[in-house]
Amino acid sequence: MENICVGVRVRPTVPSELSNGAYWKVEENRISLHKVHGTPISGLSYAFDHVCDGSCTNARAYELLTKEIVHAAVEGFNGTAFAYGQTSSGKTFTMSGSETDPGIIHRAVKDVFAKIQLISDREFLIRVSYMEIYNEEINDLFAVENQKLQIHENLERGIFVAGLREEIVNNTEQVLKLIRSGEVNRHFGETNMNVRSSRSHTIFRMVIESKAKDTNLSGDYSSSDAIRVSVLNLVDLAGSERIAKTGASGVRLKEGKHINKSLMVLGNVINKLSDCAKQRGHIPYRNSKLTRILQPALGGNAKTSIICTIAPEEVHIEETKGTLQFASRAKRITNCVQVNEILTDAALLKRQKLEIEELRKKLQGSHAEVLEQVILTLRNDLLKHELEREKLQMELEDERKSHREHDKSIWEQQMKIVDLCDIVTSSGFDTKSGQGQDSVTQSLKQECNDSNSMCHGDTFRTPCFKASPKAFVVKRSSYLTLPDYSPLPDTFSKVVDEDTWLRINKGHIVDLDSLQMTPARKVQSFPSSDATPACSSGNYRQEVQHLKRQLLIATEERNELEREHAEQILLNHRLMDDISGLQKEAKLILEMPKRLSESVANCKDIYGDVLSIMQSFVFDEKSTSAKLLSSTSEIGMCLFRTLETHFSMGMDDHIPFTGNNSLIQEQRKVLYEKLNSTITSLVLSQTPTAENEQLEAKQCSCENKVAAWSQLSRFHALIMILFSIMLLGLFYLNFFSILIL
Ligand SMILES: Nc1ncnc2c1ncn2[C@@H]1O[C@H](COP(=O)(O)OP(=O)(O)OP(=O)(O)O)[C@@H](O)[C@H]1O
Repeated sequence: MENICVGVRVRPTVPSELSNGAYWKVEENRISLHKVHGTPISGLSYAFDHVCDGSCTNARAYELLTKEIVHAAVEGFNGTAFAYGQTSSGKTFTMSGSETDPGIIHRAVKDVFAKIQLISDREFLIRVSYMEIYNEEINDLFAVENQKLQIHENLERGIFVAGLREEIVNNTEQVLKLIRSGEVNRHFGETNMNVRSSRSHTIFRMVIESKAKDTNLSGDYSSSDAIRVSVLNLVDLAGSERIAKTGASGVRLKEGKHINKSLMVLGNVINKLSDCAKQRGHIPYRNSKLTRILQPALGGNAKTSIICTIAPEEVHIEETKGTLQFASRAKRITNCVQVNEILTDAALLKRQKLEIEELRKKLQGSHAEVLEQVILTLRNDLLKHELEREKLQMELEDERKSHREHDKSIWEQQMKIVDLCDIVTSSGFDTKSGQGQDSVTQSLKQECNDSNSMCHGDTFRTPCFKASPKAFVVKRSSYLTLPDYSPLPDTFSKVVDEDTWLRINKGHIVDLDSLQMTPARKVQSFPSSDATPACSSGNYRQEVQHLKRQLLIATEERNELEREHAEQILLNHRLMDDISGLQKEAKLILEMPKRLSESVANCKDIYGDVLSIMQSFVFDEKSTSAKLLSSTSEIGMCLFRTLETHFSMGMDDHIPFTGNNSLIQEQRKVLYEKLNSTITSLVLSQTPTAENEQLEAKQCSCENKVAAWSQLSRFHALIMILFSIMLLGLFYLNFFSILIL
């Protein structure tokens, strides 16, 4: 952002207008109203970028207020310099100057060409135009016929006056000549205040185009490929006037109204622009042609300089105050300035190529990113599944552990039952054999002593069964019914069921089936009341029943646990399958880039083969070559389409990749078949056709005929020679015979 440059230029005082009241005092960049005695009047002191007193020349005014903008315009920045002030304050004098002291326009033109001469690495094209806004109508000062021109705006040119003549110029003299011719068409009029008062606003415009002289050989885009276009506006405004002072009437009055109105709009625009951005609101550029044309210079993309001219006379104090207030407000306006570059077609092409390249890189990068993302996701999934599997394995282990504990407790229960049965049986025999309860108790005690029981303090401790391969098995395990076994032979003291047998023998199995074939005897019921003491036998039986019930429950629990165990194993297997599937997919994904590059290489090979075939056939026959060429390019296109499809499917679908591979294989197969058929057709086209054979036969027959004719002609020649010899012989014979005669 850049502030508008605002300067004040005080016209020399007209001698007849000297006053004794107040005067404007200029000190450096400040102007203030003072009383005659030199006392400053408070509130009427203004500071600007530059303040020029009456002694200031146009040369100095140009140096201070316009030169910088002109130089910037040559470098590609838009620039506008305009003179603003009341009528007869010296605007036209500042802009156009006099013979002895040329004005800003003259100096700017001269400076532009001088500056261009110094820039050796760029070539310039300068166009000039000159227009006036008279009674709110735009007229072309270079072409009188161009009147009432319209203002247009587009993206390419910005705001412009349609139909305005633009002259291409090469030097200062040419421009000054054109300006002089334009001045002739300008509207001036005499008023009470100015004998040659401008009745219109004039805008002299220079369009400066430049381009770097060096061509860029590297092929890369650079700013040197662009064309810079800048517009320099040098504006001489008509002065605001008070009708009472100017004494305008008729045409002058009308002109004065238009002038004042457009200057008022300019003042409004400046006021709005000088407000802070929040309060600014709508800027009424379109309310006058002047503000519309100067729009870029006012808060837009241009370096702007406003030269406010003032008449120092006391009679014009109010107008001067108004001008200075206008200048103060304009001082607050900021413009956004930048070099105007237009790209040529070549530069545009280069820039677009670079952009495409960048986009392509980004796209490839994104593809790789997508692939990486997929792989990462799959790896995460895999990890998650493995963690889950480990968790399940741990749970399974716990289950197994509890299962083993249950098994153990069941086994203990079984042991207890067996032990009890044993004791009961023993007690029955003991009763029969005359031993009483004491013997049973003793036997139990003995068992307890022998046992390595885990149930401490329990009367019925689990007996410790040691592995005894000689033990007698009488019944397969069945806990639901009463043991059905043969009476024990005297030689065996222990009876166990099959399961207990297996456990105590650590899995060693004798031929149980053969043992089962031991002839069973009828079950002998044990006399309970008479043979055995009622109390002890009854208790034992109750205990046995109780234990059996417990055993039943434990068995059910065990079955339940076994089922759960089986389910867990099944689940585990499924999980293992899932994991192995995921691992396979991950492996495939990891192999994918390699496969893709292989596919590309294969396709390139095929394309190379096709090309070599084409080259081998290219010298044979033109038509054949053309056919092959078309087939080859078709195949090539198919191959690349396949590749494209492959890539797009690979990238869009992500998974399954295996499907895409098979698709490529199929497409490749089709292409191979197509290639084979093309080659076959080409080979066939080389083999002699029936037509060719006929032609060859005809050729042979012709050749035979020619040979026959040549033989015949040789025979005729021989006959002719013989005939000639005969005739000669006859002639000589006659000749000699005549001589003889
Ligand atoms: N700085 C100056 N030095 C000498 N003469 C000046 C200066 N400024 C203005 N004048 C003279 O004052 C008179 C009026 O000046 P000029 O025509 O430039 O005023 P203006 O502001 O353009 O008026 P208008 O708005 O009516 O066109 C002219 O005769 C001009 O020569």
